[in-house]
Amino acid sequence: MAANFPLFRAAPSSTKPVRIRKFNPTTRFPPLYAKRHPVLRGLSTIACASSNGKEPDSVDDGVKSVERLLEQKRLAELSARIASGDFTVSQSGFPSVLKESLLKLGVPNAVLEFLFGWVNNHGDCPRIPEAKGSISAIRNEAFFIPLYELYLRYGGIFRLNFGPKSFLIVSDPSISKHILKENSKAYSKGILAEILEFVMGKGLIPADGEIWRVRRRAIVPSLHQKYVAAMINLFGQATDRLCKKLDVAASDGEDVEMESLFSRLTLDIIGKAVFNYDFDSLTNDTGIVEAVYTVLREAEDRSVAPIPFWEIPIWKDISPRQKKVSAALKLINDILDDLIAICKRMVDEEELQFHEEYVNEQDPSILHFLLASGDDVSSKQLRDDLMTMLIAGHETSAAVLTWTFYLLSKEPRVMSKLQEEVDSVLGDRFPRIEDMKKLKYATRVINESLRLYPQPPVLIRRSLVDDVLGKYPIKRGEDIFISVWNLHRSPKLWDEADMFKPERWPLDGPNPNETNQNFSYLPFGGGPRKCVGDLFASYEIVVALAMLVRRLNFQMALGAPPVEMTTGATIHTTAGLKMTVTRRVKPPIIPALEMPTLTMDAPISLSKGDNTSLDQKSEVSSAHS
Ligand code: HEM
Repeated sequence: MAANFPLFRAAPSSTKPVRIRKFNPTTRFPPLYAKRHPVLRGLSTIACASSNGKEPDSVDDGVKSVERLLEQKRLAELSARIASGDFTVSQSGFPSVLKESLLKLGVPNAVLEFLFGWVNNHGDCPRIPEAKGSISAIRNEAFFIPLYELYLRYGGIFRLNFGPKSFLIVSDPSISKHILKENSKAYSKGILAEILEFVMGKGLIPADGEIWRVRRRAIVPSLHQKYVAAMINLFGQATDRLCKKLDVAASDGEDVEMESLFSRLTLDIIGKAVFNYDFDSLTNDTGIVEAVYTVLREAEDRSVAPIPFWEIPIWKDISPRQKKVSAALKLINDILDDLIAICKRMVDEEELQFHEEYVNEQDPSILHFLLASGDDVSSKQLRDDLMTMLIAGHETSAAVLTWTFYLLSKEPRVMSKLQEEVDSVLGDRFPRIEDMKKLKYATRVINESLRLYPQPPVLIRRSLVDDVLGKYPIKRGEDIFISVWNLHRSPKLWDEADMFKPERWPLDGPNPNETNQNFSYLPFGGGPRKCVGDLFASYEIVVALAMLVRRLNFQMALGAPPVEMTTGATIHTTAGLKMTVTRRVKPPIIPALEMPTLTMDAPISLSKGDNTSLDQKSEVSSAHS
């Protein structure tokens, strides 16, 4: 069913058709997640089959056309389900009963449509379009996919009923702006806060009200310009470690699973950046690294679980999995407590005066800034905030890198242009802060990757008071999903919405964001709860992307499993991103010297047996000879 969606139907020439595949929990993050996945097991997801970096041949074409046919079939099935009212709530209530009775009595339908249309338009409460479904209808795929098809049918706001549960699905820029910005105080994080409580407590992402206000005011200043500039070195060093690892794979001719490597790269970065801890996960699988992934997986699984199994009273105590999660949390919390204590001692001993752009060069972490600023907060709250940033800044950046490399593997033209820019801006040195503005095309590649694969694909809110969304009044307590996926792929908002086209963002234009795109583009959210790490993450990804593509070529590995989507908090692949890496053979760098130009009058023969001749005056720079 998932593959029936039009966003994949009109796939770009370089993108193969999508397929539904069973989620294979044993192949994702192989060393760490070889355990069976109880919730996601059996989920089937959208597949974007890989090209293996080759030009299509006739076998590929055959496979493609079979896949296309299958996809058309699935599309037809889904459209039929929608048309047959599978997702449509039948109108009950007095007006529709009356209408049906009058119809049975022989009153012409046209007359009834006119009369009841008038009544509906003059009632005081327009009703939000409703779709209904059973959990089983979406259990088999990344949940944001069916929401896209329903959006095309029901529009920018509709209600989705699942048995007793009801959600408002918003895919309209102005309603999104109203919820996220104009009336943001009327909305909380709702279900998200409930799901993440076990790991983030009252950290910045789940917190609401006064706690959120106080913590946001404390944390935002820590990510100042000078801190982000200091981080560029850290991004460079961590990426260099990854490059070296990939060099070995390139020499040995071994394929690499890039999704897990990106996850490790961004874990190493965020550990140092937030609390000065070197996970060194690119090299080691230590207990702490495994503990972090255990907790992360649990958070993601809870966010897609149909029932809150973790709330069942004795479950926590007897379920081996829940025991493992508790042990992992304890290990991480103990380490965080130690790091907080060490950092407190450092701050007590240092002479440095605190100021707005304070950075301790030995330890430029956010934790150090917070403690030096005299942030008067309990250790538990501090731990919650650190944990929140660890999670918020880890999988998001890893997912962006994963999908960017996937998209680039489909578009060699974009890759060459990117490599050309990186060569000319960076040469062979490490990136510096001033390069960030010059790597314009790299930034556009990332802007476009974030449009096609927003992380997270939906934003979650709950109304705290009655409100009006568009023309529809809503009650307090409504659970709302703002589908960034739908906004970013809407054919009403974007030309060739499914195409990967970094050129849609002019190089000399402003960096696209929610404000200049009027809330049709929300890569980092919007309003007061916008991501605090947007600049950090953008630079982190630019540095990693630039250093990797400068050094290596990346192609989908031959025989790699198809790249398919599944979701937790971010969009993952189901079976990893398996790629072949090869060392780049760069064109020789030709020094741009001002040299005299030789003018030749006579035609010259280029080489023996070559009958081409320059029969007109030719200009040859002596630097080429
Ligand atoms: C490409 C990487 C990233 C993406 C795509 C991303 C995306 C987002 C989005 C969409 C939100 C808004 C959530 C909502 O409104 O419900 C958000 C919030 C947040 N992000 Fe990021 N993020 C990224 C990296 C980071 C990093 C590196 C950090 C930390 C250094 C971070 C820290 C946070 C925090 C603390 C919040 C909550 C802000 C609040 O509620 O006040 N993020 N992020």
